[in-house]
Amino acid sequence: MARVTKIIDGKAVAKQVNEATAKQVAELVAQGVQPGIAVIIVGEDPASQIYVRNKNRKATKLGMHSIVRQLPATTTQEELLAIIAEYNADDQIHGILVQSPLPKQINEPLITMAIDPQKDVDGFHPANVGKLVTNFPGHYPVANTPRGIMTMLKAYDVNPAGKTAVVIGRSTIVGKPMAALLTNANATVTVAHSRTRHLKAVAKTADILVVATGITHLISGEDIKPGATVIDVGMDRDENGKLTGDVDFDSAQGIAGLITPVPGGVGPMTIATLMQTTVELAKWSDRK
Ligand SMILES: Nc1nc2c(c(=O)[nH]1)N[C@@H](CN(C=O)c1ccc(C(=O)N[C@@H](CCC(=O)O)C(=O)O)cc1)CN2
Repeated sequence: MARVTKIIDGKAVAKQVNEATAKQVAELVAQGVQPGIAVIIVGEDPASQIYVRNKNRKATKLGMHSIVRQLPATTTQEELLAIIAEYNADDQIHGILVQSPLPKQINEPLITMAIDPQKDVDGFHPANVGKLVTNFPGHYPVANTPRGIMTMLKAYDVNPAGKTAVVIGRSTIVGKPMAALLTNANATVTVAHSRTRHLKAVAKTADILVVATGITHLISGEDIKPGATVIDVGMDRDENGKLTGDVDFDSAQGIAGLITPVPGGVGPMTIATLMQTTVELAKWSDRK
């Protein structure tokens, strides 16, 4: 009998996360603390403009203080550093995010390093990445896309413990923190990338397969282990300009056990988790 592939509804899980966040915001506001987020965007990249607008709308809707700082594409490293210093010192701001990608004249790692680790709502600062990788006890922010994926796995009763996980992609935003989170959750994790030999055979060993490469339909049904959970982080455009993923969703049907769609899978979770992290930073802040 053919397997029925269940679709992971990222929008529905994001809605639950947002409802919980709204309650926490209300509680904090009643205590005199309004969680605040500052999003800095450099340049006019159309996709980034949409993501930043959506972050601002969501933060405002959930009752947070939200600032968007739009800067010209010609902004210098020094100008951007000065703006980050401003928000580092602003007690109304608990989370600072610099939208990626940045123009070429900006040194992205230096910008990440300039954000106060306690306000690093993206979880990209080496101090926070180090804590994640060492599974350090206590509170610290973790990159929102992989953290959102862990929330989705839990919502669908997928426990990584003892499972074989393959993460394709080794970016700071997704691949590396994803591998750390899965390792911390006791999965056996392989990180594959563009130089991995026999990539598709490696993918087929996965009980949990996370694909974050930006290569349209890199993975198809024949590369998926029957019954596997497939998480598609891709946000690609097909030949007709339609949004699609790194996984060929149609050919995965009847093979994967669970799969995230694009759109409506990982994407909505990224923003919901960002809001969740902002509230946590406000709670943990010693400068309430
Ligand atoms: N500083 C950061 N920059 C970037 C991050 C990040 O986490 N921190 N992630 C991505 C972009 N991103 C958020 O910033 C993001 C991308 C996509 C979505 C989303 O909801 N996608 C929808 C589809 C949207 C569409 O139709 O185009 C979906 O998948 O359903 C949210 C956030 C890079 N930069």
